[in-house]
Amino acid sequence: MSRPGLFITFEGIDGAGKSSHIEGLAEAFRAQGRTVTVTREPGGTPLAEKLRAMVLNDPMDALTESLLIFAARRDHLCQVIEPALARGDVVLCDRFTDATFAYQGAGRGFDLEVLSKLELMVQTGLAQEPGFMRNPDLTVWFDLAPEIAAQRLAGARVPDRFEAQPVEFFRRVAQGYADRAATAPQRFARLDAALDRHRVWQQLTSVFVRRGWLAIMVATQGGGQ
Ligand SMILES: Nc1ncnc2c1ncn2[C@@H]1O[C@H](COP(=O)(O)OP(=O)(O)OP(=O)(O)O)[C@@H](O)[C@H]1O
Ligand SMILES: Cc1cn([C@H]2C[C@H](O)[C@@H](COP(=O)(O)O)O2)c(=O)[nH]c1=O
Repeated sequence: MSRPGLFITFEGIDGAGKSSHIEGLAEAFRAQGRTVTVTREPGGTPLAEKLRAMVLNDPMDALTESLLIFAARRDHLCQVIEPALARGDVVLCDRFTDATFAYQGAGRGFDLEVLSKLELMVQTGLAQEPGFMRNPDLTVWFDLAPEIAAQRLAGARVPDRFEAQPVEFFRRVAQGYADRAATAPQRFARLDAALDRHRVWQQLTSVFVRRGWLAIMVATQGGGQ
């Protein structure tokens, strides 16, 4: 019997620890017989990856940034996410629209009403029922103080346009995530991302076990700090 697709997104400020766990979670789902599509935003298709390179590297204003991100999202939804969900895959997506509200909205101060209109336009007209708006089934929010994230990222890689922002920008982004989570508390699962990797992994897997999406607590991931 085929199982319905699951759309799971991962959010948090830069350096919160999302990427450290997504592949482990994909393996846990595969071990239980699921087909998994691992993807990311901005990106996930050849066109969206080109837009990602622009957004992360080229100077632009907040409207241009938002339009490019939503254009990339539309292509990603049409080419990757919707087909994968229609096949019954588990889709694990590193960031989605909550990031736009947190970074462009709260971080850059861009108009939230405009973002809501773009969200509606880009995330409808994709699936069978008219008016259906694609949203994640679950959003895992890695909540971490910006000061700790900055310490973790210090010297780790060449910063892009976002990673180069000051800590005050990330305070606003973190607040943006908190505001967004408050509007959809059933969809969001908050993790305390300040804990060591093993404890973050335990919190993460228990979210999926509680929902009945993973059958057992899966063994350890990563090797601590
Ligand atoms: N629980 C943890 N404790 C300490 N360090 C961690 C923890 N989780 C991840 N790290 C380290 O912090 C850095 C950022 O982690 P990671 O790349 O997973 O974050 P991210 O949320 O995916 O960031 P970004 O969105 O900017 O790519 C990495 O160097 C990683 O090894
Ligand atoms: C989806 C999305 C992303 N961003 C920003 C957030 C990050 O700084 C980068 C992506 O880098 P990552 O290492 O892959 O996390 O893009 C954004 O500003 N708005 C968005 O909608």
